[in-house]
Amino acid sequence: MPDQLIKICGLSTGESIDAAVEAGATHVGLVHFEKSPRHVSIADAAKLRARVPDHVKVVLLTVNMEPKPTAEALQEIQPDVLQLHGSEKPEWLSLLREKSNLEIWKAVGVKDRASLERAAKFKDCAHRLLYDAAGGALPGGNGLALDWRLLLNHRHVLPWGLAGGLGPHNVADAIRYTGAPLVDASSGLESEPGKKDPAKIAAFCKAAKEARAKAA
Ligand SMILES: O=C(O)c1ccccc1N[C@@H]1O[C@H](COP(=O)(O)O)[C@@H](O)[C@H]1O
Repeated sequence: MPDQLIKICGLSTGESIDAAVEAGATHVGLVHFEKSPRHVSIADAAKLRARVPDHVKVVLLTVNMEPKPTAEALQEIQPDVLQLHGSEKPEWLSLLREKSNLEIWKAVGVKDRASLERAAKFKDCAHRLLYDAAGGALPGGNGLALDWRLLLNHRHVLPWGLAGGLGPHNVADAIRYTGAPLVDASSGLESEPGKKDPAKIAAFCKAAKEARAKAA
């Protein structure tokens, strides 16, 4: 069984990057979206990126960003993965995929079986689908969990990940229940919006790795 993939998202300080790396995260996420309490500027994201060791992948999260600023952000930050967390269209993903070596992840808000099925439209243009809860004040990072029952017996058309409302308290259940190969958490690992808690990051990674080991 492959190792559990763990993404810690919304990191905005060197200390929180170090905490995620130390805890065994496989992916660290940088949010470039001004409405988010986790927003980092392109210059700061590039500095944080430089701190991440090679064995950990850097995910840049954007929301409906226009092509020109996207190109500038990618050039400056050089992420490994681009996570599109808005209403981006398959055509845009295809273009990004054609023009770059990036791994492209598409976040999809899931509220019912139909919304899950509709994600199949990204089959040929995304490398991974990230299921998040639909709704909330922001396009993501709301701490809302989707109904995990929707994922049972779902035929996944792509590699996938589970996001939305995950934290140290429920990540083991999430892995046991859904078999998610990748888990992604942000607001559940904070002491206040935008401020990551290193102890919560460590507890989340430990619980996720132990759950995967038990499932093996
Ligand atoms: O974190 C944010 O502020 C954010 C803003 C806009 C789009 C997505 C955002 N975060 C991502 O949403 C999911 C779920 O987050 P949470 O664990 O429920 O807080 C995750 O991928 C975040 O990185």
